[in-house]
Amino acid sequence: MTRSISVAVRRLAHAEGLPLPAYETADAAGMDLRAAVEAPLTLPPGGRALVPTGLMIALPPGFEAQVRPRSGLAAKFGVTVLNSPGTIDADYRGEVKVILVNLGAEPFVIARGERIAQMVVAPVTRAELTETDSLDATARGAGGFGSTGR
Ligand SMILES: O=c1ccn([C@H]2C[C@H](O)[C@@H](COP(=O)(O)OP(=O)(O)OP(=O)(O)O)O2)c(=O)[nH]1
Ligand SMILES: [Mg+2]
Repeated sequence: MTRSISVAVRRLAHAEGLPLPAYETADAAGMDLRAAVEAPLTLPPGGRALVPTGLMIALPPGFEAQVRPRSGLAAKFGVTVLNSPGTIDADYRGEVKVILVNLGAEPFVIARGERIAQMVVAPVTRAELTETDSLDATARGAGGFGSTGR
């Protein structure tokens, strides 16, 4: 059973006329975010842009939102979220923006209202750090970065 929480959303003038983010299928984890650009925006190969969504949200404390790439844009065009997953903090009240990068070979044109990324709301666990001189031993130990083979 999927949990549901209520999240207040405020629309800025440049998002007028655009659909709100929505889950595209019955059990989708992410709601697609749309580009609130006034005019088409071209990302040259290797280029990046801070793309506005025209939306501000108020997540309840104890939750975050992750801005993740859409796999179709990544697979077909090499367009992805540069800081993936972007983190929207529960106390952030600014505009949600998407840092898109074009890792493909062709220019990528972002149209107004195009679905450019997806936002996943997730619970947050905060850690209380306890400083110590020794950590418990494990089979892995300090092995990492390919220590188990390719
Ligand atoms: O993809 C993103 C990532 C972040 N943000 C907003 C919401 C987030 O709460 C705030 C700060 O993000 P983050 O902590 O990742 O950035 P920072 O560089 O550490 O900035 P700050 O010093 O403001 O925390 O920016 C976005 O709109 N989109
Ligand atoms: Mg920060």
